[in-house]
Amino acid sequence: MPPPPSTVGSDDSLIDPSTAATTPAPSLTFSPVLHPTKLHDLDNLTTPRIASLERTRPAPAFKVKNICCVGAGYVGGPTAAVMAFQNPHLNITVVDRDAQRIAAWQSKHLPLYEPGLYPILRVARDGSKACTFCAEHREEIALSARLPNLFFSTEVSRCISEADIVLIAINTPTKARGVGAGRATDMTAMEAVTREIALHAKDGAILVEKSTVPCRTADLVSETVRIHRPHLNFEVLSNPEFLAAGTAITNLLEPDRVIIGSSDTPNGLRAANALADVYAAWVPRSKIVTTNLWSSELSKLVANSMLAQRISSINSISAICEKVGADIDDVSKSVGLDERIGRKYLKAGIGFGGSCFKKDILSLVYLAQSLGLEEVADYWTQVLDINDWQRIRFAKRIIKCLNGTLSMKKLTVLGYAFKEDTSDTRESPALETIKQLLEDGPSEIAVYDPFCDPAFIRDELRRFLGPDALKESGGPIEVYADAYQACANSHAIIITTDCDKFRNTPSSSTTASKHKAIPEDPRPFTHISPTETEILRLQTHLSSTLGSSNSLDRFADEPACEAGCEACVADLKKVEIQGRRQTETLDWNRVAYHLQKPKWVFDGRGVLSVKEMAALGVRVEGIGRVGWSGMLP
Ligand SMILES: NC(=O)C1=CN([C@@H]2O[C@H](COP(=O)(O)OP(=O)(O)OC[C@H]3O[C@@H](n4cnc5c(N)ncnc54)[C@H](O)[C@@H]3O)[C@@H](O)[C@H]2O)C=CC1
Ligand SMILES: O=C(O)[C@H]1O[C@H](OP(=O)(O)OP(=O)(O)OC[C@H]2O[C@@H](n3ccc(=O)[nH]c3=O)[C@H](O)[C@@H]2O)[C@H](O)[C@@H](O)[C@@H]1O
Repeated sequence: MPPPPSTVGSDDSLIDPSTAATTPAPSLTFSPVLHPTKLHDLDNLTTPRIASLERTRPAPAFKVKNICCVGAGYVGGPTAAVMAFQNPHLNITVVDRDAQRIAAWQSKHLPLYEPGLYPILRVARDGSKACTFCAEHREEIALSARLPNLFFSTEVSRCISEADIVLIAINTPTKARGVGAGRATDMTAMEAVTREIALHAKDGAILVEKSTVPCRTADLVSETVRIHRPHLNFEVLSNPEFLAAGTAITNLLEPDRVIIGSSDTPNGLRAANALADVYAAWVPRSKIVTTNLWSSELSKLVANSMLAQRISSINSISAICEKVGADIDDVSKSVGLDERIGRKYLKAGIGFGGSCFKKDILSLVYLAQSLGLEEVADYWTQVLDINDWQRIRFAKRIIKCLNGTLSMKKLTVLGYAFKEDTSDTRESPALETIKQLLEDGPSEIAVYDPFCDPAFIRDELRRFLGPDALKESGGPIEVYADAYQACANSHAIIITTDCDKFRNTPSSSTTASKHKAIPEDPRPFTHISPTETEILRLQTHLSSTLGSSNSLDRFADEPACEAGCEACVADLKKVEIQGRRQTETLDWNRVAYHLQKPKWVFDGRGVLSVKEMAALGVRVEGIGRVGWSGMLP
């Protein structure tokens, strides 16, 4: 393949990279840092290639010993932990420039909450002790001890220089300024990491995009490396991540598919095989799918856009339900029972939040606009418009029910994270709802979330709404650690997350699949030596029945904290409250008793039975069904 033309010294090199367009410009020049599509690329673009690796010709093995994951965030940390857990023979180091985050990963106090992550991390990061357990009919299986093979470090360049595979899992937010602001992807972090890799990666290293990136970012990576180290041999792969917050570990352990995009050259396929081998330690080969680079990059944007599109579709129908007397849950169920449609992502609510749906749709919109495909851009923009409209419509309904004024009223927002089972608050629909309600001047907005630290919520509210937003500085917002205190004397409760704690109905089957039931005992095992996944399942099964997280007595010692560690003290408190928080559902009888009359609950996530609440004297106004507001003038 001829080397691509360099932009160094050309006019393009004068563009400030942080504000450079990150997707194709209308002139049909492609690539994030931007070169026209080259003729020799057309093969890659036009030849469809999608294959299970079972069917591709085996390429000579690529020896992988060390993996470096750049980015210790929601994707990098859990992904590296699962990879290391499933591949005890590999050393995986997660690096980040954020020293605080790395220190947290090295400690007992992880920087994020993700169900099922800790037992995996304990084995991979801390190593494990030899242990024995009963397989079947009293037959004992002995497990040998494991050495630690998951490490966390701030020495970014050193760890990159030792890696056979470098995973790039850094943040790729929407650009805030310059060309394409508000739509295009901000490639600043991606560019910085790529330069670091270009300067330090060893010859033959495989560079993997795990971050969600604009289509043709692999060109940026390849060209940056070539510019800095023209004689280096390397391959760039696209391997987008599909995990969802709150179910990350289940998604990683049992992915629907692993997509690996590579160039169609022997070296590209060889690199794809090497990465596939890492996944094959626990993912069936039939689920590991290879494509060309651009298909892989684009698939990620399309997957998120289509999931979000389903949510906007059902939310648009919820508005019709409210007018004609249909019930949105009945409609979702009836529609979703058609196997061609499927039941997931059809739960109506106050719209989607989270760090990715919006930014990835915006990135797709920008791509379409850059390609001159205005109709395509408009189509996907509508998904975002409906999402905003749904939230605004809900807030207006609250105000209408409360006689058109919030003045002198206390409102309670239950749920601050962007969804259930997570402490992730990025693009939280609750925050947007709070912003809108604030405009009507309530006396108090009480906020409670069972998964978020109140101090963290306070910090965020200060950051987004200004220093005077909180009660402590004269504002109307108060954050509570206790749900009952948050609800006491409230004029209206507003449910913003689909959290089990807030339910008086069974968990929905139309949202993302939840795996909360006690896992089945995996015994008898399929093979004489159980896999790490089977051992983990057994451990989780026994832990839920015996009540001890270390049910196989396998964990080695945790990293010790210094005496008086503030996080330990805070954690002790949290465990106490959290234990209660997660297991106990809200006693709605108790909540209702302390509400102001008329007692209102605005159920933005469809978690309450209207009938049961009516028996408690509470009016429930829910999305997608006729409520009290329908009867108001
Ligand atoms: N959060 C999620 O559930 C999912 C996210 N993604 C994608 O994965 C990517 C990462 O997302 P998150 O993990 O949520 O982001 P994050 O913000 O939690 O983590 C990114 C990390 O990268 C680090 N970083 C940035 N620049 C760096 C540099 N130059 N050197 C070293 N470290 C650097 C940051 O300090 C941060 O800790 C994004 O592209 C996102 O779209 C994909 C699937 C799921
Ligand atoms: O790229 C990403 O970051 C990830 O984005 C989403 O995952 P996530 O945003 O973590 O969470 P989801 O469970 O998809 O929920 C997103 C939002 O949609 C809302 N939602 C979800 C499902 C539904 O039926 N209705 C609904 O309103 C949730 O409440 C939440 O606010 C995708 O599900 C992941 O596959 C993807 O990897």
